[in-house]
Parts: sequence; C-alpha cells; structure tokens
Amino acid sequence: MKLHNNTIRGVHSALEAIFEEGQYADKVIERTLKSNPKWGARDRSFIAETTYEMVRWWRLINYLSPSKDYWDLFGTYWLMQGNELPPWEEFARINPEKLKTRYEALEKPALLESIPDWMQELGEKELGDKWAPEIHSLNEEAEVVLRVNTLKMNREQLKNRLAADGIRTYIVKGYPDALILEERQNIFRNPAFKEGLFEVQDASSQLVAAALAVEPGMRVIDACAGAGGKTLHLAALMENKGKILSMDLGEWKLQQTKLRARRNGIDIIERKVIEGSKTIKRLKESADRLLLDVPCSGMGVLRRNPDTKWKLSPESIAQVQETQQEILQSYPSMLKKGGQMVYATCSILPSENEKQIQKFLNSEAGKEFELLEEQRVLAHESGFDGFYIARLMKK
Ligand SMILES: C[S@@+](CC[C@H](N)C(=O)[O-])C[C@H]1O[C@@H](n2cnc3c(N)ncnc32)[C@H](O)[C@@H]1O
Repeated sequence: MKLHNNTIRGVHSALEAIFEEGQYADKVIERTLKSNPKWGARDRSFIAETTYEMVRWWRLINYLSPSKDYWDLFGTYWLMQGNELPPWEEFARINPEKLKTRYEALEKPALLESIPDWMQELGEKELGDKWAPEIHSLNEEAEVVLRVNTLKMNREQLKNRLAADGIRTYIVKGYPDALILEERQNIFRNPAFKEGLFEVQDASSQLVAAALAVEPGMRVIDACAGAGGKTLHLAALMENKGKILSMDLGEWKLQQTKLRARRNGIDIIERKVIEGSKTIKRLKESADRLLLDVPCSGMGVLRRNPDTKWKLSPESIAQVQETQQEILQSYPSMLKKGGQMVYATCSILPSENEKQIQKFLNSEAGKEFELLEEQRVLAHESGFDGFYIARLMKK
C-alpha cells in the first residue's frame, strides 16, 4: 500500500488529540474526517483504521520506537504490521532489523498485549487461565454487526436489501436478529439505515434485551438507558406495544433516543431523567420488567474502544463498582412482585459481574430476589464483545 504524507499527518493530529488532550478516539476520528471533506474513501478508512490500531498498540509501539516523535511511532507501527517503509527522510531514524530483534526478545505479556501492568495483574487475578486468550482476543479488530429492526422487516429481507447495494453480510447461529458485514464500511451512509431498517449493535449486546423475556403490552423500565441501544431492541421485541420508561442521569443522552426511536418507527418510549432517590421511589413496584445495563469498566469492549486501556485505572474501576452496587441496592424496588430484571455489563471482570450479583443477593435488598440464569460472554469464546448478563426474579 502506498503511503501519503498528508494522511499520515491526519493520523498524527488525531493521536495528539487522543493522547495529549485526552479526547475520545471515536469522536476525534469523526471530527478529523469531517474537517477534511476532500479525502477519498480510501484515505478515510486508512486514517480511521491506522488511528484505532495505533491507539490499541500504543504501549508496544512506544516501547519499540526509537523516539516519541510521531514519524518514528508511525514508522514503527507500519513495520509491525508487516509493511515496508518508503525511503523518506522522516523514517531515517528507524532501523527495521533492530526493531525486529527487540520485538523478538520480548517476553513480558503486558508489553506484548500492549496493556498497562496493572491491567495484566488484575486480569490474571480475576480470570486466571482465561485471561491470556481473552486479552489476545480483545486486541483484535471488532466486526461490524447490525441488528435488524424487526418492526420493519425480517433478517432475510434486510440481507437481500443490502446485497442489492453490493453489501455482503452473513449470519451466526444463536443471534436471531444479527447480520455481520463481510467488509468493514461506513454503513450509516446506506439509505436502509436512514429508513430505520437496522441499528449497529454488537452481537453480544443483542443478547441483553433478549434475556429480559419481554412481551407486548408490558410496562418495562430501562434504568440506565444512555442513548437507547437496548431500549430500541426492547421496543422491537415488544412489537411496539406497551410502555418503556427510558431513564438515565443525563437529559442529552436520552434526547438521542428520541431521534433514534423516530427513525425506528417506535412510539412506546417515555423518557425520564433520574434526579435522585425520589425519582426511583415514585416508581415503586411499577414495572413488569427492569433492565439495569449499568455503567462499567468497558473491559469487554476493548476491541471497539481501545483507548479505554489508557483511560481506565484501578481507582476508576473501584468507583464504577460502587455505583453498580448502589444501583442494585435501590433500583430493583421499581419492579413488581413476580417481575423479572436483567443486570448487564460490557465487562469481563467477575468483580463487576457475578460478585456484584452475589453481594446483592446476600444483602437485605436482594432477599426477595432469585437468580434465574447468568451468562458470562467472553470475547475469545464467542468471537464478539465480552458481556455479563444475569436474569433475576422478584419473589
Ligand atoms: C452501559 S451504559 C448504557 C448503554 C445503553 N443501555 C445502550 O444500550 O446504549 C450505562 C449508562 O448508565 C448511566 N448511569 C451512570 N450512573 C447511573 C445511575 N446512577 N443511574 C442510572 N444511570 C446511570 C450512564 O449515563 C450510561 O448512559
């Protein structure tokens, strides 16, 4: 592949914004591409992919690179990918043989997998033998997975519709609404997206709403709804009949659900900002089903958000664990007796998952609950994101 000076500069400025200004990788890439409308499709995908991969391998690249200069870092990455460097003076400091020898001598797993030392220790402690294959898998590029909006068409129809536009997809057993793109591309530009025929949602994430066993006509609360990915799926499973109360701390997040619901042809969603314990108390025993898609470390979705590796810390994980238990202690009061709830995270750490559920069940608030099933979805076993899903019933 031929390298172009200006696209490499685009990657440099994106990396600068991510590492020196602490901005989120996905937002930075979106902005970089938007501000340079002259770049063609190839240049765009080069910039997006290279930035993501350099963020993912940042620790290893920095270890192997002769300096912290962005040209040295890029050149090192380019060689690591098995490419050759053009004879540009920008790459004069890089010695491919030296780099290869240094790489081959590496033994430290945290360097080889390009993660912080604390993350390696935590992963080993929590997952034992499963950690090595899991982190290896979490370093791979994520696939683009669609969820067909069954309110508008079935999966086969969507598959054919996309095929007519030259977009090839395949299906995987066990995920009834999922279609996976054979080739990565900007699918949001396709008219089928604008018509609300699908959402982009990882296959593991699609298991969450499905686990809640909703039925048309039910009253459902999605208590950590964010921008509404699972809310939309719940509405489709309910055939757009009944009521979903979509709640979160921030109004701006819930606003996004409004637009998405309109595109999806959904009109059973009500939004409510959580203003404190009063909001929760007012909804006592009002829901047939409750989804707690709680905030988490995001350690199961490192494929999609590789910058999480560098933003997380043991302290931030401890803090989010506190929030998870607070939510478990208070929100289930919104569920009717005989109702069911799902607690889910996109983390692979038992301390955010099984251990939180056990702590809840052993507490006063958890006394009335029974654990019906739990699924630990690991990336290296499923091929998709890492998730945890527990279904409980209020007796
Ligand atoms: C994993 S995300 C939710 C993703 C969303 N369900 C989806 O499918 O797109 C967790 C959400 O919990 C929200 N959150 C954080 N603390 C909360 C709290 N105490 N109560 C309710 N929501 C909270 C965050 O704002 C965030 O949107």
